[in-house]
Amino acid sequence: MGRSNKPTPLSPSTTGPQPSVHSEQGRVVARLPTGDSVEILLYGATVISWKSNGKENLWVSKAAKLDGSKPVRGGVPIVFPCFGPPPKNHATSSLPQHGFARSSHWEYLGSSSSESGSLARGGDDSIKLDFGLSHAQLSEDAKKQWPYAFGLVYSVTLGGKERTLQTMLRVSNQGKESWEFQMLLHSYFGVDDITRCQINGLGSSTYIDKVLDASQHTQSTPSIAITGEVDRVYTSIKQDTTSIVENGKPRLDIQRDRLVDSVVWNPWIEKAKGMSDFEPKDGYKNMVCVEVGAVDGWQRLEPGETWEGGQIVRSHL
Ligand SMILES: O=P(O)(O)OC[C@H]1O[C@@H](O)[C@H](O)[C@@H](O)[C@@H]1O
Repeated sequence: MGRSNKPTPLSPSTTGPQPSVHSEQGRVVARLPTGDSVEILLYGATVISWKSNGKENLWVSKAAKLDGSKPVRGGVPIVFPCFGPPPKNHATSSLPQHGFARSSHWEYLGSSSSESGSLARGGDDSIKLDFGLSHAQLSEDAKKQWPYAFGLVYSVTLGGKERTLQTMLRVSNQGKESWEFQMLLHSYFGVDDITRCQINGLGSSTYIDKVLDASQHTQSTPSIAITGEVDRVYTSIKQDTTSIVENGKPRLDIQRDRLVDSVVWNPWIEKAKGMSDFEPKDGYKNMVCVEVGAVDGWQRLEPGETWEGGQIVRSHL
């Protein structure tokens, strides 16, 4: 006997063109009726393109490896379960810099789209893509280096009305012992000219300056100009949004969701020269990394516990 309260299948909206999703050759591409799009590589679940209004918001090196042989130099690589070189005498100490998430093959779990109707009628079409990674999917090396039962679900939502990209990471402990992790969404944002940009929203925060022997400082000015190599880890930030402003106009607003740390990174001339996958060599002029995360100390998860954090980025392109 059929259930009388059986849910009816979601019917496609009759208001016009619908968001589309296309998945092939290790990539998933989603497109909204506005033309805005997002492209994710299953390798690392790395967002490698996010277009608003026909223009690219992210920076990807021309020499980036997209064949799974190396983490992608650009886009939004996921840093997990350790940030930077792991400390000695920690459970992550055998892992490579920034952990294994950015160099693992993730599974595409599917998509869901909003039901709020077309943009023309005031709705906000959006499409969410989910990706998963668990211990069983890791390489044999990574399994040995970090032998914990974990589950990651990474949700990438492309929003039409506000021209947003939301990227959220859910971490769960599926094992019988507790473990610790750090995470960071290592976004490389594209700009026309870094010398005309300011980074706002970090005023009064304390940061570790990796360029100055990891010394601690307080951000005394409300805006940061990038005029040389920058590698700073801002912690316990009070403002929830960091903005990239170019030529005095807002370009991107990066809103943290349940995260209070952010790294600001630009390798500038010498460091860019030293990276074989960084091209063109003067590409540092066209990018800045603003990376939201939980990297100050460690997040501990007990068996059965789940943690979530991420960002909503709004493009003004
Ligand atoms: O070259 P990788 O491993 O992708 O790291 C790039 C940069 O990532 C940043 O998050 C770090 O703060 C930098 O110190 C590091 O150089």
